[in-house]
Amino acid sequence: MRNSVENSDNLVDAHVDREISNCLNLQNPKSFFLFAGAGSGKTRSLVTVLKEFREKNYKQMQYKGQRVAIITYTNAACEEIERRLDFDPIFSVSTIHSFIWELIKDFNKDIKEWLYSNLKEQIEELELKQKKGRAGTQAANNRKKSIEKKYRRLETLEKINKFTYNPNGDNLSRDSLNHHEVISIGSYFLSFKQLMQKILIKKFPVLLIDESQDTNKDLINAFFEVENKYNSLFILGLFGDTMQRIYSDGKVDLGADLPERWAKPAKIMNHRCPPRIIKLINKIRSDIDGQEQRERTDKGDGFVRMFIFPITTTKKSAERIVAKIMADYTKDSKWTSQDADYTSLILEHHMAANRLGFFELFQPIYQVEKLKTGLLGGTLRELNFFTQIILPMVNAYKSKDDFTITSTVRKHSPLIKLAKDEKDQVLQIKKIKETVYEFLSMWDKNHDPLCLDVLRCVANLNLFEIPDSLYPFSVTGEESLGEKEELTIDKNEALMAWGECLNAPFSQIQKYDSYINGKSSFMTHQGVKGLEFPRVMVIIDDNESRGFLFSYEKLFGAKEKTESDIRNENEGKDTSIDRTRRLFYVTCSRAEESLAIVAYSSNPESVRKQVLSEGWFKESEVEIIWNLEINKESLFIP
Ligand SMILES: Nc1ncnc2c1ncn2[C@@H]1O[C@H](COP(=O)(O)OP(=O)(O)OP(=O)(O)O)[C@@H](O)[C@H]1O
Repeated sequence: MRNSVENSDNLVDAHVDREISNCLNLQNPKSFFLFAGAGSGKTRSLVTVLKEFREKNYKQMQYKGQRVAIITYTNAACEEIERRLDFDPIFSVSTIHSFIWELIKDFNKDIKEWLYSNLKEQIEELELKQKKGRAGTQAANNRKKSIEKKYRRLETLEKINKFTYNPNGDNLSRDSLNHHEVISIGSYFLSFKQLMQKILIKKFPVLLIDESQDTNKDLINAFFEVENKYNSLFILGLFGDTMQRIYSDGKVDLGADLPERWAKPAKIMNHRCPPRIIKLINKIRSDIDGQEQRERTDKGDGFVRMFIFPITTTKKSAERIVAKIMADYTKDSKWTSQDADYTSLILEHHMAANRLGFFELFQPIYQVEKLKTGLLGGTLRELNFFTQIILPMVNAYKSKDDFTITSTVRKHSPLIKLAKDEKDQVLQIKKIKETVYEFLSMWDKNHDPLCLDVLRCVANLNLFEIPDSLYPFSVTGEESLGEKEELTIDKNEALMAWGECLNAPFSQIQKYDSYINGKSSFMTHQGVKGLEFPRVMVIIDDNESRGFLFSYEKLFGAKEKTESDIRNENEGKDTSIDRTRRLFYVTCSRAEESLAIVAYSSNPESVRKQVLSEGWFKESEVEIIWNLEINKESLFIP
């Protein structure tokens, strides 16, 4: 009997899926807003109700050539939802940037008009500031450069007939739009162009947005406007959690003034986390909206521990010690065995680069704003030259996989093409093979050449085409100086960064590749939303994070609030402490079994006092580790 009561308790939110399914009725459409805490099954509901919708409406949608649009935050989340919806083409699953680009991309004339007036407006604003501001300052110089750049863009606009855009890249060409522009243009078209509104609702009578708390506010407002106008033909469904708003352009208080006609189902259960972790995240949330989640009846208690270190601690060793303590505490060897399986959440990508050992390769490029997206998305041609051509060959060479070497050369090498035109092809192929193995011998005897040497060797042997930006480094002597000078005259920061990055050892290419393809055990606090892992180590280190948007030291009471924090607080505005608290909620709520928080602080004692007084942890769960050596000995850690 008890079991059935318990099991039925786990179904306490089942009514929500039914409520949403009722909304997804093309004859009687109703928009809805499902906001609920972490792990409450929002994404699961999204998939469940869509499967039911497909059963009922497949024929009608197919007949009219219509699709359901689902927008979510990352490419990884898109793939997961697509997979769970059986890759059915009736569903169009995309990130917000791809979705908007698909909608606007054929409206070149309108895009050009928008850019004209937007650029002119920006120039006017900057010129006004320039007049008012002091001359000769850094800000004035920057404004001057920015004005010149915008004028240049205005001039080139005339010649562009077709705009381009890559949602996953850096969009550096003249005719390309940047990420911000795509969203702004989309919001504007949807708000003011009736044709765009009609195209949207005709193509997609249902639009569902996951993680909508972080969707750009102008765009959300535009969708609200369309919904308001066409609510008898169009369903807008929002899934999200205000406590998980971690990007600054999301709409604050999303859902506060929804029309009466919207459905607003609520969920109270957390299906992901065990009771101890739910208790922690309920506490973290209590000051914000007091929403409390209930636990499933069939979960073990779960584990939470916090470890505080002085900032001077050697981090790699500290984290190894923590993993060992967690393994003992939880009796779970996956925290520390050979095939350890826990996920470390770091604040900034370079923290992963540091820990995983690809810092020299990564850091110079990460500094260049226009290369950042490509670096993190794995779309930079220069790095792909190494990751997609050289690295597979080197790995194949090490594992004596001749087939992969041959097929890579066949696919990418200009030598093959040249050989085809030669009379004695057999001889030519033999020569190519010798060249390839001469190149690969760079890795003999466990040698780890610099990327620069690899590049030069490829160029010398004419083995593969060298990406344009790397060309000046691929040649030596006078030729390279001439080329470099030409390109660096206007302080080409990208080129300088490539020069620095090429000085990294080639082994860093493999490490970088694993990280950006999600094959390492490191993820960022922000990149982890929507995901879950059995064992989670949240690493907190404001010093290494460099950003000013978040401050764990303030959240944990190790640093005083600034005047502007206090002013914002008094005015009811979002402060860095609020933002950090939400980020902390997101990271802690990813854990399915056990959670370790590792904080490096300038004031460990204050942190301990604060987290205890907040009631987040019990005394026995918080530990300050002042000296790694003592712990190393007691834990037999080398
Ligand atoms: N009704 C349910 N019964 C059993 N398991 C569930 C149920 N709903 C969700 N889950 C499981 O709980 C976990 C969290 O679900 P999901 O990712 O959909 O939550 P979410 O609300 O989108 O989370 P978050 O906002 O934290 O990203 C998943 O492993 C999911 O399979």
